[in-house]
Amino acid sequence: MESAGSAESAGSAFIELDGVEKVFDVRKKTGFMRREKHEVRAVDGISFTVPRGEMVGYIGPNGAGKSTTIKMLTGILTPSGGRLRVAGIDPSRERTRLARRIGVVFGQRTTLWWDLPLIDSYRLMHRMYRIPDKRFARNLDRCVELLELGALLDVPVRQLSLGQRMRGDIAAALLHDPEVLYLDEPTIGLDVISKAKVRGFLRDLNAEAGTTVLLTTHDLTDIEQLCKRVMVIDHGRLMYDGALSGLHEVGESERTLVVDLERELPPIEVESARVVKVEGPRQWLAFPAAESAAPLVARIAAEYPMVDLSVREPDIEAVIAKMYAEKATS
Ligand SMILES: Nc1ncnc2c1ncn2[C@@H]1O[C@H](COP(=O)(O)OP(=O)(O)OP(=O)(O)O)[C@@H](O)[C@H]1O
Repeated sequence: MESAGSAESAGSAFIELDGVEKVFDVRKKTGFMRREKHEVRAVDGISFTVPRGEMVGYIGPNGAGKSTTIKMLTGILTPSGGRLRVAGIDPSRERTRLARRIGVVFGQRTTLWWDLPLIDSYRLMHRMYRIPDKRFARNLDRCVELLELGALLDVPVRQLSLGQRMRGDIAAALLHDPEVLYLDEPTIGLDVISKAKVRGFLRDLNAEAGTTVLLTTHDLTDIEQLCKRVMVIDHGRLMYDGALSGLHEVGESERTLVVDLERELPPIEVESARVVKVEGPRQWLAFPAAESAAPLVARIAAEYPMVDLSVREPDIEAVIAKMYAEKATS
C-alpha cells in the first residue's frame, strides 16, 4: 500500500479536536400523549490531537460517546460545538472530499453488499472511489494475501463467517489507500485465531504504510498489542490520555459526589473537591478516592440548599476492572 503522503508535514496533528461537543435533543415519553424534551450530551467538550502515523486506542463504557466521536470524524454527524479537523478538512462540511482519505470499519455492521460475492463489492468500491486500476489491483492483491481472502472472493458475503467477513470489511476500507482508519470494535465476536490475524495485519499496516489508526474496542488485548497510547472517554468527556499502564492509577484516584440542590445554582465552591459537571440543579463533584465523603457532604450541606446526594465509585475504575476481568476469563 502506498505510504501516507499529503500536504501537512510529518508529525503534525492529523486529527484535531478542540472542545468538540455533540448534543442530541431527545423526546422522552413521560405519560399518555406527553413527551418531554431533554438534551443528551453525547460528547461534552473533547480536545485531543493525533499525529500522522499514530495508532491510538479510544475506549470507554457503553454510551460513553465513542461512536458519536467517530461519526463526527467521518462527517456523518455535525458537532454542536467546538472545532474538528482531519487532515486539515472539516469533516461535516467536506464529507465527500474526506471520504477519499479515510477508511472506516464498524465491527457490528458491514459495508459489503450482503448478497454479492466479496469480489463484486470490491469492484463496486473500485468504481465508487474512482481508484486508479493499477493501484486497485495492487491494494487488492496485498489485502487478499495478508488477510487470506483468496478462497473467499467468490463467496457471497452472507455466507462468510464473522471473522472472514471482518477481514473482508477491513480490506474494503483499505482499497483506496486511506491515510486514516477508524476501527469500531474490529475484533468483536472473533475467535482467537481471527483476532490474531486482524491484529497482525493492523500492526503491519501501521508500521509499513504509516496509516493513522483510531481504534475503539472493549478488548484490552487489542490495545495492549497495538497501541502505545490510549484515550478513555466517559460521559462524553476525556478522562485519560496516556500509556495503557497509567490507567490503573487514574481509576483509583477519584470518586464522584452527585449533589441535587433545591434549584439551579453556580458551581459549588468547596475545599478538596471540584465540580466536573452541572445539569440544572444537579452537580457532580470529584474528590480524592482515599478520603471520606462525610466531611465534604457536611461542608456542602452547611452552605448550600441540598436535597439529595449520592456517592459514585469511579466509573473508569469499573470499566477497566471489568475489562481486565473479561480479559482474564477469555
Ligand atoms: N442519534 C442519537 N440520538 C439521541 N441520542 C443519541 C444518538 N446517538 C447516540 N446517542 C446517545 O449518546 C450517548 C453516546 O452514545 P455513543 O453511541 O456515542 O456511545 P458509545 O461510547 O459508542 O457506546 P457503545 O460502546 O455502547 O457503542 C448515549 O447516551 C446514546 O444514547
